Amino acid sequence: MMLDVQNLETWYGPIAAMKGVNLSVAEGRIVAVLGANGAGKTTLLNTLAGVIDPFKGKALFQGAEVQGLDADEVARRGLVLVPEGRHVYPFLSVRDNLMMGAYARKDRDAVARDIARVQEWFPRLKERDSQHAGLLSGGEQQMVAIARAYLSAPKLLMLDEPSLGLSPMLTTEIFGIIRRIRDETGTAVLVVEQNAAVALAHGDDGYIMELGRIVAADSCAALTRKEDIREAYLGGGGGYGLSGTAQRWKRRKTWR
Ligand SMILES: Nc1ncnc2c1ncn2[C@@H]1O[C@H](COP(=O)(O)OP(=O)(O)OP(=O)(O)O)[C@@H](O)[C@H]1O
Repeated sequence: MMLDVQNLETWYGPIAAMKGVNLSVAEGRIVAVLGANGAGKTTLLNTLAGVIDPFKGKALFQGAEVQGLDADEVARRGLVLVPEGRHVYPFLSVRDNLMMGAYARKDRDAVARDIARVQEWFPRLKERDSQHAGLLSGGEQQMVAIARAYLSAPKLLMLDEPSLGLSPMLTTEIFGIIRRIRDETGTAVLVVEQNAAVALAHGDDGYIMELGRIVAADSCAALTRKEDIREAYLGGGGGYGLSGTAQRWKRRKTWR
């Protein structure tokens, strides 16, 4: 297993935001974690990325424990987070934003190759290469954030709500590119999403998180077939558009 999370638990003061989480990501897989607002998805990624220290439990990345390490060290080992909300350096050009991702790398030839790669995945970023990133649209800024993370040479890319605030078309485009990154480079992906339809459609394996706990785990295809999951997260008929939030009142504690 590339990432093996065992009984991970994170508290904010007196509040346990994540309890007894077990989860794994195999080489080259796209793993989706779904759940409504406040389920603990961001807490999970921030804990894995070294932004928050867990109270207990383990996170083994390529066989070594990474829980509690500094965020810099975790990223250096190849576990790289694209945080929620698109964080670009608004007054730097698109190119300089990308180069910020690669600042710690010594393999300059490979960096040049990776710049060419991300420009192929995101042609819009190539067109806007010399523009200030702050002038880009929300979707384009999300692309910069993902591309910058790729420039730091991740082995496992963690994405927090890439669809946030994006149109359905752009969301589909971004997920298509996430798959392409995986297909062409073998990078594994752990993606947290409220948009269950798109995440289940593009992911390989899926977890459902509620109130800080994992309540279901299966292949995305199998999760999509489960009637109660379709009802709560996919708007009944497996349709598109209804988020987990919209269906939250239907939330249940256990899943068949
Ligand atoms: N810094 C904090 N201090 C105290 N409580 C927090 C803090 N951050 C998050 N929480 C609480 O922890 C729980 C999990 O939050 P988290 O942000 O991980 O959920 P989420 O699933 O990512 O939700 P969203 O989709 O809204 O981002 C929530 O009850 C939230 O209110």
